[in-house]
Amino acid sequence: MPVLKEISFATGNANKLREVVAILEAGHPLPFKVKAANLDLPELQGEPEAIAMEKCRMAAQQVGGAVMVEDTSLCFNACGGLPGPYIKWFLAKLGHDGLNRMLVGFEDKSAYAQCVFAFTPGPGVEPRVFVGRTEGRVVPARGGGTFGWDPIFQPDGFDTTFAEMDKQLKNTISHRYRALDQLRKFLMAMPPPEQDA
Ligand SMILES: O=c1nc[nH]c2c1ncn2[C@H]1C[C@H](O)[C@@H](COP(=O)(O)OP(=O)(O)OP(=O)(O)O)O1
Ligand SMILES: [Mg+2]
Repeated sequence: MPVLKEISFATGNANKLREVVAILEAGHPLPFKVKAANLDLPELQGEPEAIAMEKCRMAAQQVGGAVMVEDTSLCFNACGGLPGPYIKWFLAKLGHDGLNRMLVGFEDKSAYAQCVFAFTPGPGVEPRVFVGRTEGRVVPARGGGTFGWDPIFQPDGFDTTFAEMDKQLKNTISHRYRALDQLRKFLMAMPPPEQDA
């Protein structure tokens, strides 16, 4: 089996890619070269870990090599974790204001952002998953609306939303950073790539 040299990060979301690159460049590199693969992967349903694994299998088939993918959820505690992995559609249909209105009938505005990375060294190999979470709460939108639900998520311990926060700071406390950190630890334990002759 060829030794792993490169991993494709398969996503259709430019903001995710930007954050992953920034996290890796901020001194948290993966032990392998990461290459972007802009794939339009289907929005699967089910439990977040299962979604990430299936997404990873499909991406590996398309890329024909080692891939990592991630799937992001925003989970409202008052709603039993929903919208969860369906946040993409809830955000598209309801917007920031509608997401806040979902919680009007509940005292509890707490929520968590969850990112599940899945990695496989190639098609046919069972993906491994790595979960990162950041706890916080849903607030009326504040800050530039550059990335998804960032303006309505305020992480615990901060008085700014993700959108108001310095990007570098978000990348040290985010669900994405925490999941990627788990993946890094796993990859670090894999054999290093062979030197080119
Ligand atoms: O840190 C984040 N801050 C704010 N919003 C975010 C974040 N991370 C994902 N999001 C949004 C994008 C999408 O509306 C939904 C996740 O859906 P999700 O399927 O994982 O993303 P996607 O379809 O845009 O890209 P991909 O091609 O990697 O599946 O939450
Ligand atoms: Mg998606």
